[in-house]
Amino acid sequence: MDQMTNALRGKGIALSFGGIKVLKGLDVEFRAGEITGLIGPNGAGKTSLFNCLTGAYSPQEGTISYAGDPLNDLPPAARANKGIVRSFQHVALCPDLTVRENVMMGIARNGKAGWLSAFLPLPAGLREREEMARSADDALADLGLPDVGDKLPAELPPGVQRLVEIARAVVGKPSVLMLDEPAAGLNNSETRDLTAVLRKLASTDLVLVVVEHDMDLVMSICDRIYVLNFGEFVAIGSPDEVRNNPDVVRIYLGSDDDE
Ligand SMILES: Nc1ncnc2c1ncn2[C@@H]1O[C@H](COP(=O)(O)OP(=O)(O)OP(=O)(O)O)[C@@H](O)[C@H]1O
Repeated sequence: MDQMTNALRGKGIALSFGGIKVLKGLDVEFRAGEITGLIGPNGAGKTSLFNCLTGAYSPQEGTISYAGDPLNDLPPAARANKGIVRSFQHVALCPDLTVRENVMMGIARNGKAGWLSAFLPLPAGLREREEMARSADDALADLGLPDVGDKLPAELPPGVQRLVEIARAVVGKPSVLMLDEPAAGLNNSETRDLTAVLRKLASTDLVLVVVEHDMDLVMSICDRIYVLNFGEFVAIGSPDEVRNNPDVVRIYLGSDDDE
C-alpha cells in the first residue's frame, strides 16, 4: 500500500457541545511517511479533533477512516487494536510500575497469552513476559534510554518520562501515532532530544501527527501543518507556506499564547 492509501482521513468532522460548535466540518488527510503538525491557539479544537479520530468523542457529523477502512463505529479500544495510538497532554505513566512494565503495557494489543497472564506467574505468560520485556528494552534503547527499565517513573526527569511514554506508544508498532503536546514542560535540551526522536520515528509506514505549541519544533520536523482556529482550518501547507500565510500570522500575533 502506498503512503497516500495508508492515510488517516476525516471528512466533514463536526462536533458540538451543548450547541457550541467546536469542530466545524473538518477534512483531514494525515499521510504515512509524513510528520503532520496540528497547531492553533488554546481552545481551537486540536485535542477535540484527536479525540474524534481516536474514538473518545463521537462527532455528530463526518466520516473517519484509516487506509480506506471506516472507523466511525469502532470504540477507542478497537481503534487502538488497529494500531491507532495517541499520547496525552499530561504524562500518564503508572507510578507503581517500573519503566519497563509501563512500556510493556503498550504491547498488550499484540500479546498472544494476553497482557494480564503475562503479568501473572503462569507458565503460559512467563515466556511472553520475557519477550515483552525484551521488546520494551529494545524500544527504550531505540529512543536513547538503555538504562532506565528498572526505575520508577518518578525517579526520571520530565523529559525522560515523555520519551518513555513515546516508547510505550511505539513498542506495539502503531500505524498511526498522535502525540498531544509532547514538548510540554520540557527544557531546551529535553526538547532537542525529543526532536531527534520524532525525526527518527518518521517512517514510510507510520502516520505521525503532532499537536504542539512549540513552533520551532513544529516548523523543524513537520512536512505538513494544519492550522486550526475556532474549529476551522485557516491554513494547510508546508512550514514555509504556513509561516507566510497572513491569516496565520494574524492569529499568532493577535493571540496571547507564548508561541
Ligand atoms: N468534553 C467537553 N465538554 C465541553 N466542552 C469541551 C469538551 N472538550 C472540549 N471542549 C471545548 O472545546 C473547545 C476546544 O477545546 P480543545 O481542548 O479541543 O482545544 P485545544 O485546541 O486542544 O486547546 P489547548 O491548546 O488549550 O489544549 C474548547 O472551547 C473546550 O472548552
